[in-house]
Amino acid sequence: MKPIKAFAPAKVNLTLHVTGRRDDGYHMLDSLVMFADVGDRISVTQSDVTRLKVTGPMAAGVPADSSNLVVKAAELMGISADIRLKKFLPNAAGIGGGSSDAAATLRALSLLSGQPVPDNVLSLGADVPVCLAQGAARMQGIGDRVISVPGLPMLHAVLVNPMLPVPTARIFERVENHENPPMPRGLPTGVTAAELIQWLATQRNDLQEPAIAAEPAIEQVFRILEVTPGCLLARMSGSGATCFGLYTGAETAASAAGRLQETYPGWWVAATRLNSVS
Ligand SMILES: C[C@@](CO)(OP(=O)(O)O)[C@H](O)COP(=O)(O)OP(=O)(O)OC[C@H]1O[C@@H](n2ccc(N)nc2=O)[C@H](O)[C@@H]1O
Ligand SMILES: Nc1ncnc2c1ncn2[C@@H]1O[C@H](COP(=O)(O)OP(=O)(O)O)[C@@H](O)[C@H]1O
Repeated sequence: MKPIKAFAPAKVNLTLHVTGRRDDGYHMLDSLVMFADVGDRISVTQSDVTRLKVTGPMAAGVPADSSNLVVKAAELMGISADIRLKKFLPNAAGIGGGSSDAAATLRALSLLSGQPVPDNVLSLGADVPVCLAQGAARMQGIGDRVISVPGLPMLHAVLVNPMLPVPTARIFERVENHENPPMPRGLPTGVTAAELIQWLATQRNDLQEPAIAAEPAIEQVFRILEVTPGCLLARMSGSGATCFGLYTGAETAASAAGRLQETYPGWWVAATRLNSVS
């Protein structure tokens, strides 16, 4: 039988406002999310038992057992499958690699079986609902409320990770101020890329400060990125350590990525487009 293939793009939190904390410890968020054109690749084939093979340049450190979110996604759908996962995204990096893999697996298994994607995907992780949406979206609640944001321009970005895995829970634990303002009710749609970036500069990632306190190397990445020619805004994505730079165009982004990779060969660097639709 022919395998069903799916792409699992990197998720980028252009903003990430922490607006509260629930009694169970989970944080309330307000985040504008877009997806990159770099990501992991999944393929699934029907099988009597679930098997997983993880390959690719970023496979090191990714579990290949039942703790992998792609296996959990198959379990959630009650389907056994032979799953191949090719990792191109660094893991524990704030760009939702595992969540995006899970969402891609759910989509692929739905195509394979004809079964709909289940409603309760939040049990796989707070980032899975937004990764299922895949287009530009506003994510609220603990990640369970996803509102599609049409009309955003495509953005040229560079993603940089110093190959320092950062466990998400560790960063949320360090947040001192839980009651921060959300983004404005209306987001700027129908604007140019430069106008969107200007607006983004007035917003925040409330996890950036606690992440830098936990891993000071993140500040170094951020400072290096923000002074590259053509960079209009630099910020951390998710709980880190990946930082993104937004650029004036494809050429400045590609040139910054090339220079950074040359200067820091141990870092993961990717020039990419953030797309408003999948
Ligand atoms: C911070 C974000 C922003 O998009 O991204 P990443 O940095 O993981 O990419 C997400 O909210 C992460 O989503 P995800 O990585 O799926 O989180 P989960 O596995 O559900 O939770 C990991 C841990 O993070 C904390 N957590 C997560 C989400 C949330 N709204 N509040 C929290 O406090 C909890 O301590 C939880 O045990
Ligand atoms: N398919 C997967 N890819 C990467 N990590 C995974 C996967 N499934 C489970 N994990 C586990 O999830 C943790 C968080 O990984 P990831 O989703 O890449 O990071 P983040 O939540 O920071 O975006 C990893 O440390 C790893 O142990």
